[in-house]
Amino acid sequence: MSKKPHSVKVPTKYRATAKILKTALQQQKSVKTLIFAEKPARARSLHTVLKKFCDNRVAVEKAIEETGLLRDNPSFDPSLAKVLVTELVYGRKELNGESKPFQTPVEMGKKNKKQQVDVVAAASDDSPAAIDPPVENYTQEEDTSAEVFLWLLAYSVLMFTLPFLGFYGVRSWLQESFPHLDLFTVNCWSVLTAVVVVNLVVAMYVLKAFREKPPPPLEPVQQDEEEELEAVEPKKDHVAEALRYLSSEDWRRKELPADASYADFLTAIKSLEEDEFMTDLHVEGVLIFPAKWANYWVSHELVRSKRLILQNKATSLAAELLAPPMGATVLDMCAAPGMKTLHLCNVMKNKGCIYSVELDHVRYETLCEITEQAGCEIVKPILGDALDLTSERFADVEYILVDPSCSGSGMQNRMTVCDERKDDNRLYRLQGVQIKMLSHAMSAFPNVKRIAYCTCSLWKEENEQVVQRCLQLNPSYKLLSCKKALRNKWHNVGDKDYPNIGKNCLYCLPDSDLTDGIFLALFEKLRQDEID
Ligand SMILES: C[S@@+](CC[C@H](N)C(=O)[O-])C[C@H]1O[C@@H](n2cnc3c(N)ncnc32)[C@H](O)[C@@H]1O
Repeated sequence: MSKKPHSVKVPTKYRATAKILKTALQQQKSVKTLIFAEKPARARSLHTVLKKFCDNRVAVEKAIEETGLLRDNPSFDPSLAKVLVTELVYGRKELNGESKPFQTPVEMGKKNKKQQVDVVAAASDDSPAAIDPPVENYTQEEDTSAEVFLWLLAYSVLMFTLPFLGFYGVRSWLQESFPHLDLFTVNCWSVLTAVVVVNLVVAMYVLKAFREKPPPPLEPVQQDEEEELEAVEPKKDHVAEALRYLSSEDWRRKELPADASYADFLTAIKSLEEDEFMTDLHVEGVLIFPAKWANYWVSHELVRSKRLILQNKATSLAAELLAPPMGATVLDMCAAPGMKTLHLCNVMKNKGCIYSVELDHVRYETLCEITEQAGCEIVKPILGDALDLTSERFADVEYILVDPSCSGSGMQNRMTVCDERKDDNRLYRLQGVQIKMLSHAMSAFPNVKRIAYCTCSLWKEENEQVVQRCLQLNPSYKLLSCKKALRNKWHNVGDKDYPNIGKNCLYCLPDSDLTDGIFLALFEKLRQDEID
């Protein structure tokens, strides 16, 4: 026997979300604090709907009231109703299931479809707390009809003017080409041709414009979220905006005294409470969260929409050390997927030019997508081999980032780090390519000022040895001290067995720096008097 619809249970996810909402509303507790008490995997799914409810609370409650959802179904749990209506209007926009609580708002929604949209729109106007988008985001019907009207207007204007012009054009052409035709025939042909051709052209343009028009955003965009945590906008106050957003989500900022050492900073990170975050000691705009929230941020809407960029702190040090000023011309020789390009763009406040080169076709597509989504206007992606770039085409390059393919032995997500079995043959091959790449950067472009070289490897073969060889091959460059560039607030440098090299290079080590394992070296072109 099949189950009666009302005996089918609502999925756990919605029941758990409704329970949190109920507690938050009854006990006046912060939704976020309650979510923190949940396991991270569950917290993520709870957060999405609850966040949408918090953002659109007035509209959701008004929709429930005006559709009579609770009045007509007195046994309906009000918190569950809020959660389900939020999902239906602002979330997945569907509730697939046979349980009664699912069916009820869906049926109500069908009955009141137009009304529901109006209610949402009206509510977003008068709520000072809600940071809803303009009404147009929801009222797609109005939006479309206004556009149709404008297009028709343009169409009518064109239909009156173009045939006249077309008529005279075609008539003079006919008269010149077929002088034996009488005036009546010429006029008839001219009218017909002009009207048909103009009709066709205008209709094609109108169709094309409609086809190309992107669908309006379905998700509300909050004002507070428009800046990224790691913003690529040239605005000065992007970090302040991000901090305001985090505060609205009940995150607490842990601050350090101005004279805090690097050791103090690391100790503070290790003792971060679960709802605390910190600003980074070295890189402006980088915010640090407890590792347990990694999965939470990965699926966060701000991260998915690239308004907030998630990256390991070590990754952002390369652009920070290279430090191209606003307006500079930069070459990122091995760019995909584009994380360092994004940070370069951030350092340059989206002003200047970044040539981002990638050899692999698929990875190049990712690079284009990521940089476009993040709003990096100054990036010029190039599909090709960086070793083929010539001084003629790239004479204007002043700063270069070289982040070539490497063994990846420093990546945290590997089960082993340096006790990974060493594959000498592979390292030898990689070293050859790395030396070629860095040497090309040092020799092919006449106006280069600084070059940053980095790998996510902890093997000397890919690091100190590459630096040593390239300095021998290119004596017009010197190494700068990475540690000094970080105001000496750093611990791990390169191997001292490489004189004048090790101490100037920098390692980020997972155990002591709490980052991925990364190697960095910074080169500067010698001035003429230094060469002499
Ligand atoms: C370590 S990854 C770069 C990561 C990137 N910088 C980032 O931060 O997202 C190295 C990249 O260099 C690309 N690559 C390797 N050889 C190349 C070449 N000769 N020219 C251009 N790109 C190359 C690889 O396909 C790979 O995507």
